[in-house]
Amino acid sequence: MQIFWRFSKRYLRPYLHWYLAGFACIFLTQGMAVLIINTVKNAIDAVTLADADAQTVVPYAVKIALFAVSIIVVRTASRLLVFTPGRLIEYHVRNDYYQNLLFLQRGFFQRHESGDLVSRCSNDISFVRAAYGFGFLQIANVTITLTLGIGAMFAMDWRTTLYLAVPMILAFTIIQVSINYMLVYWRLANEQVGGLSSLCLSAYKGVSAIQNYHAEPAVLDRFRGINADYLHTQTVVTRVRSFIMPMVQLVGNLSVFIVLLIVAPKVLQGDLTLGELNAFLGYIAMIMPPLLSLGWMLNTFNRAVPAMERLEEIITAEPDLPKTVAETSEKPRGAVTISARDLAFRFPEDPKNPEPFELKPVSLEITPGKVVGVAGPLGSGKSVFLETLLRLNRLEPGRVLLNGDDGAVMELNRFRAFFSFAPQKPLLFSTTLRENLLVALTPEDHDQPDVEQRLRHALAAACFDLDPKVFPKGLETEVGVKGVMLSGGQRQRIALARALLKEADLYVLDDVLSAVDHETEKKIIQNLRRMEPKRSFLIASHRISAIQWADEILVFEQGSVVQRGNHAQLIQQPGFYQDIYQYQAEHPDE
Ligand SMILES: Nc1ncnc2c1ncn2[C@@H]1O[C@H](COP(=O)(O)OP(=O)(O)OP(=O)(O)O)[C@@H](O)[C@H]1O
Repeated sequence: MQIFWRFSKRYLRPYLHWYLAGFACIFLTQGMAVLIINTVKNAIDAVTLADADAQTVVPYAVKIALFAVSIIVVRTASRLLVFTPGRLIEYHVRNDYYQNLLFLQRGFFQRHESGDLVSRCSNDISFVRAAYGFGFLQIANVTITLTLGIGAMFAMDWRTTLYLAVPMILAFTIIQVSINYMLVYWRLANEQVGGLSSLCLSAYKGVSAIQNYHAEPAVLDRFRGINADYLHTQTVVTRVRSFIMPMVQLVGNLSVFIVLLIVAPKVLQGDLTLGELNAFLGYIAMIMPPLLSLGWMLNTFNRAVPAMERLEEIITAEPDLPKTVAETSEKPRGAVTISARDLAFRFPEDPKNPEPFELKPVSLEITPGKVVGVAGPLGSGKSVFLETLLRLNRLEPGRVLLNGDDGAVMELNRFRAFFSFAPQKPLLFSTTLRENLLVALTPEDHDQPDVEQRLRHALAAACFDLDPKVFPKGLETEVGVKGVMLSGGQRQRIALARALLKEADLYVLDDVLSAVDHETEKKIIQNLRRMEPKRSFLIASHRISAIQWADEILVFEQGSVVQRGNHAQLIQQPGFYQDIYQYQAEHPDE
């Protein structure tokens, strides 16, 4: 329950006055419902008197009509006043959830399935909204209605009211037991839906692998298995639900039966009036629905509590490093020297990976305009080195200095403003070419008159030809889901153009030319060298041609720098660089 208080303290507090006003309206609504029952009672008692005529009931009828119309107003107001903050809380929770996700480091996403993160943002948030909207409305409704209804019955005849407690407790018990039973199946159903979603997601991501290996029957079998289990679970839930409603109706009728059995003789004896008998029936009709909804209401909170725990885990997850919530990122200060001092990193150990990869200490000085190349065999740690320098992995204090300032303790936005990164596997958004490029610019830059020219320059530097025959819509061309409508080389060049578009002190390019042909690669390298003002680059590549122009080249093997120097020096030294250079010189087309 502590989670409920923490959540409420954070999100409900600003709306407390909405809820109080809403509860007041519920009080008025149920108060008027009691008054209507009371008026009907008085009307019946009045018409049973000897001097009654057709006019006797008119003032009562007018009174009832006035109450009925007023109830429309206050009931509507009560729902608006309680449901609206429920929606507003949902809005804030979703924003906080998404904002924190954007600041979390890679390790976090490796620990959480994407399907699970999506389900928290949709399913779990809707449970929280239900608790703060419907749940709170019901708490107030049940409490007020039961207090007023039972109180009024008690005032009329406390003994009969005590008899009525029997069916009421019976109704509540039936519902509670059924809900507890269903809760097990609801949880199971949630897990099964999660399993089905994960299978759908993996089929979506890996449909070509499934088709290549003719794995459809096996995948289909698994899906059908879980789907059949889900059907069974839902069938049980449906059966229990179908049983509850008639049972509850029976209990309602039992209450009427008890009233008639006990109150009718009292009417005959003159201890109670006919109006009072009718009022009893009215109060039963009034309190039965909220009483029966008590179980559902408790269930709303039962479902919201674990949902809150799952949401809180993300909302309060600390990034590996201090995060920033600055609205705009600071511009780099220009002429920045970026130094790595014994930069090292080790992936966290876990049972599946007891000996994780380790990047051994690397030191490097990148002065303005310097070009650094990174070479090494597959899996030697080139990307891990770049990503650690970029603080995508945990960065220890004092390991990356920006003009002497410690990058590890700097606000993340400010730190990231020094760098522009084109990763090995570029991600394109499922939108237009223009939107994909504009991501690299600040919102203020989007409205500058030279924005079009900047986009075209970046595309030209990356040798991306916006040929109207291929792209009749130019920059407005939709690239499809994650850029699927572009070739691998085109995707890489869009990602490169995007990286070049950003104003940064160091451009970090991780094997971004692997899918372009040699001629294009040569042109791109020439473009990079000619860029004005002169830029600093850190380029990892399997191709010597992409890094041989660098001022300094680091050669990695098994996480360590085993050779360093410029191209002329390295081709003289026996080792990986010389071998790969000779191989690529002999096989220029590979
Ligand atoms: N998220 C991760 N968790 C654990 N280990 C990882 C993770 N990412 C990479 N590694 C390990 O780090 C090693 C180095 O990977 P890295 O991507 O840096 O190699 P690389 O030199 O860039 O290779 P390539 O040339 O194939 O891109 C890999 O062999 C892998 O075992």
